[in-house]
This record gives sequence, structure tokens and C-alpha cells, in this order.
Amino acid sequence: MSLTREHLAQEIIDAGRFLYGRGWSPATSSNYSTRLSPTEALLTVSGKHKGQLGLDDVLATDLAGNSLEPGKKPSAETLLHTQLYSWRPEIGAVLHTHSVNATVLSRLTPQDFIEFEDYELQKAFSGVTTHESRVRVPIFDNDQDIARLAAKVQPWLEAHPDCVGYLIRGHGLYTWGARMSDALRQIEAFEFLFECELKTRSLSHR
Ligand SMILES: CSCCC(=O)C(=O)COP(=O)(O)O
Ligand SMILES: [Zn+2]
Repeated sequence: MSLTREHLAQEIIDAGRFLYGRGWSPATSSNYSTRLSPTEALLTVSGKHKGQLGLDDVLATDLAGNSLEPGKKPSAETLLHTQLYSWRPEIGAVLHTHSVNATVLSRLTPQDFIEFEDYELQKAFSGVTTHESRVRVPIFDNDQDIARLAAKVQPWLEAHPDCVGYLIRGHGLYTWGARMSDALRQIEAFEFLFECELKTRSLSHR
């Protein structure tokens, strides 16, 4: 059964209230989307406060990132969403957040990835069934040219079909799922793991 545009828009609005409330989407940061059809996405418009979204604050785009609703300004990061829908047809929702922990951890990490190992909470990620696994999260350098950034992300996605999310250094997190509830679960898991990692690093440097 396909969900109506209004239902999908409401999922985006509810996600924004939740993520803003947790402090993971401060100010007008972040953007969220759901798949509207096999060839279209429904995304937040640019520059809105994500804790105060209304039904009119989303717009449809094609998977090349072109707005299908003239008069509305699509998220500056539209291409980072639509490339995920093109990459994997089972993806139904994409969330991008700007938490303090994602920002600090990505800035503190000189390598181009972080890896989580032996955390029970890794099992919150789709496809992970045991703590005895390694979840590698790539970190891409931030870039104001989103097409250029998307071109750097693309080869990683193609080489890592099990990738569950990535960080943009000093900027934030992208993760996704079959449904909005899956993407939200993964955001929460990432935030838990980022905090564990930062606490572990700070305690082991005493
Ligand atoms: C004030 S945050 C800077 C832009 C950004 O990184 C973001 O996530 C929000 O951009 P959008 O165009 O989707 O509002
Ligand atoms: Zn952003």
C-alpha cells in the first residue's frame, strides 16, 4: 500500500519536531525526505525551522534533484537525498541532522571514517545482527558544492552496499531506512554511539 503525500508530509513534520526536540536539528539546520514514488522524493524546503514545519514546507523532486513544484525552494542538500533513493530502491526515508556530537566527533577524527565495534546497540542498524560486527561510518570533508560532495559519496555507496550512514566533517549525519521509523531508529543509534565514542575518548585521555 502506498502512503499518501499528506501522510508522508506528516511523517516529515513529526520527525522534525522529534529531532529538533532532541537538539539534533538546531536553528534551521537539517533536512528530511521520504520516497513519494519510484521516481520522486518529498523533501523539506530550504531554510525552514525544522521543529516548526507545516504541510506546505515540503516539495516533490525527481531523483535528479529537480523541483517539481515551482515557487518552492528545495533543500540545499537535495542531491544528497535523491542520490540515496537512486542508489537503493528499498530506501523510503532519509534524515540529515546536525547534532553537537556528530559535529564534534567528525572534527576530532583525522581519519576518513570511524568504526563501531562490540556495542550491542549496533544491532539497531538494518542488517546488523550481533555486537560482533564492525560498522564503518565514512567521514567526507564538508563542501558547499553539494553536487561535488554527492560525487564523492557515490563511489563509497557503490563499494559499500551495506552502508547505514555517513558523516560530513563539522556538519552532520546522513542516515536512511525503508521507512521513516527505520531512519529515526538509526539516528538514535548513531547519537548513542557518537556519545559513547566521545566519552570513551575523553576518559581514556585523562
Ligand atoms: C543553518 S544550517 C546550513 C545548511 C544546512 O546544512 C542544512 O542542513 C539545512 O539546509 P536546507 O537548505 O535544507 O534548509
Ligand atoms: Zn546540513
